[in-house]
Amino acid sequence: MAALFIEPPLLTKVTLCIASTLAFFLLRIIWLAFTGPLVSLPGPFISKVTNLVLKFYTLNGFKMQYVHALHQKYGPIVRISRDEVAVSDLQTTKKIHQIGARFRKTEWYSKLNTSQEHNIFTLVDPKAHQARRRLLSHPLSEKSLKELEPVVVENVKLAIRQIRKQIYMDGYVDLLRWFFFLATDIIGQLSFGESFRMLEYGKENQYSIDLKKVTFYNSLLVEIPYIIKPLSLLPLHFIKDLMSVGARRTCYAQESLQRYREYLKTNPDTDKPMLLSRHLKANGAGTLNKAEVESDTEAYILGGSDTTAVTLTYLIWAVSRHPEVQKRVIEEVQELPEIFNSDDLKGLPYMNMVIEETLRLYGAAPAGLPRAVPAEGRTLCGHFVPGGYTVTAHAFTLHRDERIFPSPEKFEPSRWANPTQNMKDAFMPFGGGGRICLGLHLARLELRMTLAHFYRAFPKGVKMASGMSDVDMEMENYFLIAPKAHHCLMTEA
Ligand code: HEM
Repeated sequence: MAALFIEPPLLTKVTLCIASTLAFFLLRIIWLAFTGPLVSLPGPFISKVTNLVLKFYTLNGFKMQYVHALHQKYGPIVRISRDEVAVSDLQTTKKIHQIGARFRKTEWYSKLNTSQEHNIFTLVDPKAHQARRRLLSHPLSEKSLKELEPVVVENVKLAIRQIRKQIYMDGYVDLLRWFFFLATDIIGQLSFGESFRMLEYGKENQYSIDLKKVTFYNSLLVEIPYIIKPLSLLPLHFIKDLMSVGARRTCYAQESLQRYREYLKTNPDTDKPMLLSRHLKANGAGTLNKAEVESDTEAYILGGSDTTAVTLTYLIWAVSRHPEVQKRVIEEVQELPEIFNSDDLKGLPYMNMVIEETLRLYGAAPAGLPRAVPAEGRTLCGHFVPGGYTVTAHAFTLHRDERIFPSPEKFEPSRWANPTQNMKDAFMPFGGGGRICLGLHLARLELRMTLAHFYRAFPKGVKMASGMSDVDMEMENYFLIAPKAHHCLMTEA
């Protein structure tokens, strides 16, 4: 009788094992695809079963374009992964980003923090954020900008001199590089009390080299920590660098702020324009502690460098591609008095329309701003989404809604001559509600000032240098956008 039980050969055992594993995964896919509260949402089948496809696009710098394509196929609400929903319709976006909306930032932001304390950007708790924002707002308000204006003007003038010199010497200039120097020197000076002096020396320092890596490195750390963290145990240069960038930046902030504190001891009445001077001078109730100051200066540098540099670069490039627009801007800025200030620039109608149109199509942060649906859930675009799920509205898609912006892909500054209410409501290059960009007035000042000085220095305008093409300016997207060639080579027209 014992002979009746025949031991299956090894090959059969392996086959059985593979078949049962496959059956398990198949059942899991079926289970995931047909159950759960988001099951009825429009979207590709793959979003129901895995987050991996979204991660793939995120890590390759195409998340924004992927989501945009999904909206075009599936409509204003799309399930883009197991637990994330994207919306593109104006009313829903307003609902999420208006003041007092209870859609708080998701834990995704907390994971970006590399300092001891959370900063204004990474704070998720609404009460803690509100309190911090109250402490930080004043020096960046439109009213206080007058005090910062000399720093902006001085740096803009230096940048334009260097750009002219470079064109004279080499025949072309990389605008992205110089605008990065410009924006980073300005925000460095306003945050640390001393400039990085990249404009002056014409080269980067370790801090700015690190700064350029931050958005990509953050994507890796946030999207695939389970791969990056174990790899950090291996002696791989790239991973070591990735893991140490945050610490190096914090160390730089600590040292710079310490130098400023020393300087304050001998110059207690200094009127250097500084964004956090109140908190550096007094360390007591109603001010930020040392770690918070360090962390917020880092947020300022990160928030105020690439964002402004990229927007400025796209601005000049887009204008150069439209000779009639370039001609009108040049005519307008040529009429400014010899010495002009920010108030004069606010009064230039066409230049300001050009800025709005650039922010619509090429604002530096048009990707989704993830928010958590409030605990009791919400009906979004006619679909109930339970509390805790992530919902993102992409300015990239909203700014290209043809019902709001006819011929949306066209760079058409004059559409802003008489904007409709929907255009104003849909325009969110600086985010919205209680989390709207804290530096937006400073950013606008930098954009106006640079544009005015730039076109006064180049009265014939500029054009793309040979070897440069529009393809180089296609957008890559790691939270912020950047030209995929990582340069923008221009020359005098
Ligand atoms: C054209 C330039 C800029 C663009 C397009 C831009 C865009 C944005 C956007 C879209 C947000 C919202 C992010 C979110 O909700 O997740 C934001 C937040 C922020 N930005 Fe900007 N920004 C620019 C310049 C600046 C500058 C110059 C500073 C310098 C201080 C700055 C500092 C900040 C800070 C601190 C926050 C966080 C605000 C908060 O959560 O309360 N930004 N920015």
